[in-house]
Amino acid sequence: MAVYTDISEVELGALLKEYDVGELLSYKGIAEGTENSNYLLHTSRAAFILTLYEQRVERSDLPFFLGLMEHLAQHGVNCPLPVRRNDGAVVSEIAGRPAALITFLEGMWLRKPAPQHCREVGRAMAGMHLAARGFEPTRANALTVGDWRPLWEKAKPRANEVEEELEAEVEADLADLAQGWPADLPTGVIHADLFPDNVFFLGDRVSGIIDFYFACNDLLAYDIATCLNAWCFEKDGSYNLTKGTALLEGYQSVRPLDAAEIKALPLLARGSALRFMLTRLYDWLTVSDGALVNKRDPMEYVRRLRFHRQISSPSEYGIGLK
Ligand SMILES: Nc1ncnc2c1ncn2[C@@H]1O[C@H](COP(=O)(O)OP(=O)(O)O)[C@@H](O)[C@H]1O
Ligand SMILES: N[C@@H](CCOP(=O)(O)O)C(=O)O
Repeated sequence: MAVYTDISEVELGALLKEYDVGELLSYKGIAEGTENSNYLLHTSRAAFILTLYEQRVERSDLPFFLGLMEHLAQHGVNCPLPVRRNDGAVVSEIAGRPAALITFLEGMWLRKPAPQHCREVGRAMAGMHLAARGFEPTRANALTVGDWRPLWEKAKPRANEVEEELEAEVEADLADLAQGWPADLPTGVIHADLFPDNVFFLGDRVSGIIDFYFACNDLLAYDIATCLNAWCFEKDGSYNLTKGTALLEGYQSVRPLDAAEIKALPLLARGSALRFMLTRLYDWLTVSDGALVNKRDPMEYVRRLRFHRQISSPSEYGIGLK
């Protein structure tokens, strides 16, 4: 569930007086999501999402995330537009939490994406990368190569409870990635969590991208690597080359990759798999059931790591070297 903080009708009514959005007709908590509390609101004007930021989003990062959404929405990306208050601010406070009202996007996320959806998401991601050029604020990635070791040290003592020999496996990954991580690839603003649950579709078309709360400045190709992991593996852990090819073709139809980016893909995919494995492992081992985070299975990403370790060429992901 993802309603961690309850709000009353009285509190919400008072909050909405700070906005020019009409009268509150109804509201309900949304069960989906991981980190924040989300409410769906209907007013006499439209539908909105009210997000209450819980422990894992730094208040100081909100101007970056909300400013980015505003910039992208104004540059042709289908993403929520933060609604400004009557005093011009975008961040409010309710029930002791920072909060923002954002526009509601139509569409549904896909439980079983097919190759044509992977192509679409590749295209949408490249469009987002291009649209974010010109967004001036910056935010460093708080979960990149140098941050993995400290996270691992916290999870390591109990890692073998999840999988025998995991400790040794991850130590080898960390060493390889620290040594080989590319520094000179094209950078820009990336979404950094573009999983299927963050992309809405209407029919076969992307209707919206949500959840920009990991967005940051980093290697553009790292975002692609994250998508390959999140969209192109099957439930049994196998890589679907047709989906990977479609995703990479879709991306390149909007923003062609340069040779160095293509060459780096296997390492970036391995790094991205390690990043999600580590956050999942940490939560798996430390977060008690019923606490304020939805836990996800780290083993799904241990299996992806094993796949990436044995890759010898980017063509195995569905893209040829230039
Ligand atoms: N702008 C939006 N339009 C429609 N639904 C949304 C919007 N933002 C969030 N949601 C709904 O809320 C859920 C959780 O949102 P999300 O941002 O992914 O939360 P979290 O950051 O906690 O993972 C989504 O799966 C979706 O159902
Ligand atoms: N996508 C991450 C967890 C973050 O979840 P989200 O609901 O904020 O997208 C993972 O799968 O580990």
